[in-house]
Amino acid sequence: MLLQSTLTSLRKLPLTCFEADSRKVLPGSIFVCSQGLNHDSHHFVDEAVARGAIGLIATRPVDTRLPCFVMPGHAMSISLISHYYQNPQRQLFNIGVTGTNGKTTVAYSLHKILNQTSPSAYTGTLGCEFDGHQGELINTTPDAITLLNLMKRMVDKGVTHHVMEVSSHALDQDRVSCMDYDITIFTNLGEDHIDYHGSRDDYLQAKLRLADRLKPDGFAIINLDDPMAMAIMDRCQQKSRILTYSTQNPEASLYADPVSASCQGAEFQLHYQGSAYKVSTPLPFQFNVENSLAILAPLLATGQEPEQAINYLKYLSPVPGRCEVISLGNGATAIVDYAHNHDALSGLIRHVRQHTNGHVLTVIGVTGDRLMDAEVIGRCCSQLSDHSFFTTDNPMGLEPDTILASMCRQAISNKITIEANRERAIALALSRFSQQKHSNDVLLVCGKGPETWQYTSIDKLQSEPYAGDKAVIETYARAGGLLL
Ligand SMILES: CC(=O)N[C@H]1[C@@H](OP(=O)(O)OP(=O)(O)OC[C@H]2O[C@@H](n3ccc(=O)[nH]c3=O)[C@H](O)[C@@H]2O)O[C@H](CO)[C@@H](O)[C@@H]1O[C@H](C)C(=O)N[C@@H](C)C(=O)N[C@H](CCC(=O)O)C(=O)O
Ligand SMILES: Nc1ncnc2c1ncn2[C@@H]1O[C@H](COP(=O)(O)OP(=O)(O)OP(=O)(O)O)[C@@H](O)[C@H]1O
Repeated sequence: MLLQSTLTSLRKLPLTCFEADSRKVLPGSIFVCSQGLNHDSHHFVDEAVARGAIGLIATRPVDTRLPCFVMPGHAMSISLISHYYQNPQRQLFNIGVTGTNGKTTVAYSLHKILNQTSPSAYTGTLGCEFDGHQGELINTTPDAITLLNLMKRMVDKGVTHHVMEVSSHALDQDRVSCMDYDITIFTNLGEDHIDYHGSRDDYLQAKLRLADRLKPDGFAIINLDDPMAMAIMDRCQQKSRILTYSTQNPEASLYADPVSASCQGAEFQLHYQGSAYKVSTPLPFQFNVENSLAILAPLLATGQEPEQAINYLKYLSPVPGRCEVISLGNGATAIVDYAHNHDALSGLIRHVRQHTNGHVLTVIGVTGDRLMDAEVIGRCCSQLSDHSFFTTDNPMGLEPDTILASMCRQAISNKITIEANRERAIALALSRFSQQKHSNDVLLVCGKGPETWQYTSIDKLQSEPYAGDKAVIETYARAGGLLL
């Protein structure tokens, strides 16, 4: 009743969209108030009104001259908005990808493949992409209201498929409560975000919530090599169809063996439904074989011919800032990568080591919201690399020196150089290459991927521009005669 009568009233307003953040309200928006972890946005109504809001949705009466629709809880507000937009999520084929590492690689690649035959959208760490347009997002997984606004636009633009990354924070904060997924993909569970979730088990519990959002006839795609595989299968069992993938277990629905992987890409034999297929992909290193299986699985599950799916993988374009390889003139290589947690960094450095007899240099910073991880990351990089350059990566309100001091605490002191300015840190690392002939050396520039900003505040609304790791590498490599 309440929902219906509010919908009728809302439809009489000339509203343009719904907005959860008073600082982003545009004229014509309806401002949706809620209680967050730090703020109660019912207190930000004045700002929303000043910015041109034409109405409010709140969970308690708010003193204003604008129409205010009071809902019994935030979940009901989300449901109202979903109904207003005629449930855009139900008009899309939704694929949700979760896991500690690999979400962006899998989700973005899948989007690029699907987009070749059906209009597809991507939301995740790289922002939002559909209908030839790209937009930035504050979060990997947007809040429910932003998500509904985006999906409404997708549907209006004729998009049929939507591949999205689903973070553990989003699952914990009910950002995807409006979603029902046709396919869910679980890549892996590593050591991450314990600062937020409190324990590894709570982190796992958050990830498992994605299984609850899978449609009864949906497909759950699960990495059988990951210790969380059984827990996910248990959570899915009652209702869904399960496809597993593995590089170790021939019992998996998709099994890759043997595998050869390097900086240039990977090749493997895919075993699927009793047949074997030769697969090659430009995605480098062993962990991208796992990602390749996670990309192939939904294609096969939805009836794509194996030969066609494999062909898509072969011609995949690089994922921005994920293992992007830049060949330098003296035989050395620079790699721009997004690895920023212990598992991804140690995995990446070890994989690079397997494929070079040269030196491995690493440029790395730790973001202000991960200060707890700084010591471990500093130690790991200094132990595994020949030399590391500790620098700045999104200080988010902390003094870069505070973060750098933490990074140094357990690092091997004669194997690190500290340079807070990221551009100078990269230039310093590259200067080692240009001083002498260092064939086969590899420079890893980690943690920022394609980002062209440094967040200076925790709310991510304040940032300083940054040229971007790839551009900085190219500029200094060119100046040092390492690139034409
Ligand atoms: C710790 C955390 O997850 N915080 C998220 C959370 O913020 P919060 O609950 O503290 O929000 P709040 O400050 O209390 O504000 C409550 C409400 O008031 C609004 N507000 C707030 C201030 C104001 O001036 N005006 C205003 O209207 C806010 O928009 C919000 O709707 O809810 C917000 C809205 O959904 C998120 O944007 C915010 O993400 C912050 C920016 C963030 O950095 N989160 C990270 C930890 C995160 O979520 N990361 C994952 C990816 C992790 C990974 O895999 O690497 C992600 O999905 O992005
Ligand atoms: N399957 C994987 N297993 C381990 N490491 C991986 C895997 N896939 C990618 N990585 C490493 O982790 C980095 C981040 O990858 P990607 O951006 O795809 O993951 P993500 O889950 O989206 O990360 P984030 O949540 O931090 O954005 C890569 O740049 C690579 O070094």
